Amino acid sequence: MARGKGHRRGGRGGGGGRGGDKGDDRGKWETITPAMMINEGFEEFYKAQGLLSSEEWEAFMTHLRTELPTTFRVTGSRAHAITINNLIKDKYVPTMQNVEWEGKKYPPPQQIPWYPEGLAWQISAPRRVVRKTEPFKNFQRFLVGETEVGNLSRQEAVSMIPPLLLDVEPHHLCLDMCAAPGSKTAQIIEALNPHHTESSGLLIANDSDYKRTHMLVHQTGRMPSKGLVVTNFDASLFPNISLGDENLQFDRILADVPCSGDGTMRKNIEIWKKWSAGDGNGLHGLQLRILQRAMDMLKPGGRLVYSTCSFNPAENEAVISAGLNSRPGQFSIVDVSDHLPLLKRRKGITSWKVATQPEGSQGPLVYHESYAAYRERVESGEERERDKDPKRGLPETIWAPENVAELGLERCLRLFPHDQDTGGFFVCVLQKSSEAKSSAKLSVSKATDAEEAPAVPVTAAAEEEDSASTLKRAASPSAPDGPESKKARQTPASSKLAKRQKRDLNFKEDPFSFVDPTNEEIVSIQNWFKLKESFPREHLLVRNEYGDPLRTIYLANAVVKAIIENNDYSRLRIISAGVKAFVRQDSQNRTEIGCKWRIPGEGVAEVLPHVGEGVVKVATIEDLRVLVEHAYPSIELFRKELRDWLVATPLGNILMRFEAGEGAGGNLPLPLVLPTWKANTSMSLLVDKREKSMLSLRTFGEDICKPAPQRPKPTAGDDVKPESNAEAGAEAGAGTEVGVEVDDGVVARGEEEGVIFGGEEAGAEGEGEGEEAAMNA
Ligand SMILES: C[S@@+](CC[C@H](N)C(=O)[O-])C[C@H]1O[C@@H](n2cnc3c(N)ncnc32)[C@H](O)[C@@H]1O
Repeated sequence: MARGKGHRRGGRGGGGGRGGDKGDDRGKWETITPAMMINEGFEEFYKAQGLLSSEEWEAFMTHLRTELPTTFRVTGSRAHAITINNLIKDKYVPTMQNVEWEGKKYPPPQQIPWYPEGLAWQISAPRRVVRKTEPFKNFQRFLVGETEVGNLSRQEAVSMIPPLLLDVEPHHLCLDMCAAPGSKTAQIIEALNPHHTESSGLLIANDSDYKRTHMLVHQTGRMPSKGLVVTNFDASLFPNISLGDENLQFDRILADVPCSGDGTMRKNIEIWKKWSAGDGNGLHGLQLRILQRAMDMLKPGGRLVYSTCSFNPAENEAVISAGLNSRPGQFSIVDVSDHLPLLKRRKGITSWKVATQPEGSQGPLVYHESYAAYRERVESGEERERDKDPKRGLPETIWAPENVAELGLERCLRLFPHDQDTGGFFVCVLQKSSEAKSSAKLSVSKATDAEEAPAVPVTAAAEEEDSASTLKRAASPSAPDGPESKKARQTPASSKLAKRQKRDLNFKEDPFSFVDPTNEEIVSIQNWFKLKESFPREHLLVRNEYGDPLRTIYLANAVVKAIIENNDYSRLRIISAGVKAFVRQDSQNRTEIGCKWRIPGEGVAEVLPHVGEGVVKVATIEDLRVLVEHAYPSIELFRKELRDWLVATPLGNILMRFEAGEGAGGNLPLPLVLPTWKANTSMSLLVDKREKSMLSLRTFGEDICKPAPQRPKPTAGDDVKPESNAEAGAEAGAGTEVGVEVDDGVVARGEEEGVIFGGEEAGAEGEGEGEEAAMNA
């Protein structure tokens, strides 16, 4: 476990960089010398495995010693992704046709041929060329901006494969066992909800590293879903989840396990220095336990994808063999040779060598023909002393089993760097027989219990609203002493279960409870947005025990609701659930506000289908231009028709729909729905600064956003105070950086019948200021 979690290689264990993670060494490429990319043990070990012919060996090593091309994916709902993709194809690629640097020509970015719909790209020009040449530099600015707002995701090409082979359908119940930082999680969410319409499916994104679960929350905020739950568990001990009468079983599970990461040497240069044969051996046990746990939680007929970015058979075929043999007759390896036909892949192997380096990573490799031969050496003192304890030495499952030829290992996928200029990867798709016995009927008391799990580091206190909620409750209109709260207090989701399930007292996140739909705050939301009968008002969730809508209200789908109601949140170590649907925007004192709640950008797609007639104000591209150009545009600046309407409209959150078309020097390829805030004399976009700039670039071809006017410091007696971290308006989010580990500064995008939704939640900086200014304006 220890190595799996905090593995220091910069590979796939923990904080290291790969597959869209940001901790890679590529920025340092210019300072890397050939001498830094030598590891004799590595070469000897992999030559001995016979993975490649001697003719290919040089090409393999040369690629490993060459900077990895930058690759990225266009994310989000399909129609929106296609719009962004066309922008890359039609606007940027033509400008990069003949780029030359130091006498050498470099090709423009190219679509990765095997990726569906051409939505993934590769930039082969090295980073220094990108930095130094104007056309690439310009494109790089676009990439950085669109990545920040969540329209693009930098991800290693081979890392995009596992979710594609998982074959997710919108109704599936899915588990991503080792999910952080979340690049594959985002792909699964997209597959669950390709058009951002109703999704009944579920994705539990789990990681054992507490801090990294917060990265996950941030990443997934860019692709919000009411069917998403983030948990913090050792995947090998992932608990059974009760749905009341039966335990949850998954249709799809991704086990993208912690590994030695030697397939990422092209970007994690450190691995060259530290690689040892022991790395893979040391991870085999944890990888196998994670796989076995996945096997047991999968529905009969379900599909499971196991992946690593390691070449090492100890982490790959050996784990698969041991998993299959531990559940005889229940699983088979799926032949996916007809999927992604343009992807060059090699077959899995059926014989491999097991080696140790008893004298450390620089010492000679020792090969062991069999487990028995290895144990003999251990007993004679020639291996590590600690291996004498069979529990600490190598497990027998690292060696190929006797029935290796019958397991279908050749149906595994091995990806090599020299085949299509990528990193190295291993993928195996497993299918559970529909005749396999189901374990869904297990009772909760028999479930793998939280107490059995090894301690998971809990380093940060709860971040969400309730650190402040105890104080606020006293002033809240639905404080626990009111009749409403009493009712809620009697039935919080967690206390109903307290008797049956033990709480994990080490878990410091806030509890969940569902809000009584007759709560006056919910009624006010319902009235303002004219929510239709179809709106699932029973699925509104808050992060306190009392069902009090204090600052943020989340929306969950039916299966997420069932999970929360039937399991103690601390036992499942739930970090987040559902999507932010409403955020309190007001000061208690502002009586003229029509509704104190607004829909944050990430909630727009989920709430929009349920808002009543007249709630969405149809506007034009001219109106959009005014909103983009000015931070708090005066109502006077808008067209007469809109101006008159605004004057007659109370203060509050207004959803604006801008129709597709050309005008005002811009072009909107798809209709766009954005949240705005109507103040006394102005109306502003509730969109992060960065997102606004990117929207401006996309729509008007340039950044027309003017800086916000300096606001005088509030003086005593001002009636508007920022209420919370999560609430802010146009200015909030300034300075948000790619990949910052905050649950803020995220953007939501969606599409329903070709509509794009956009908007922005507050950023980490300047919180509350924009809102306050907007409200005062
Ligand atoms: C290879 S990375 C996952 C990358 C991720 N799937 C993605 O595509 O962005 C492995 C992850 O496993 C996590 N991890 C390590 N040991 C684990 C365990 N026992 N249970 C669950 N997660 C674990 C690490 O914190 C790390 O985030």
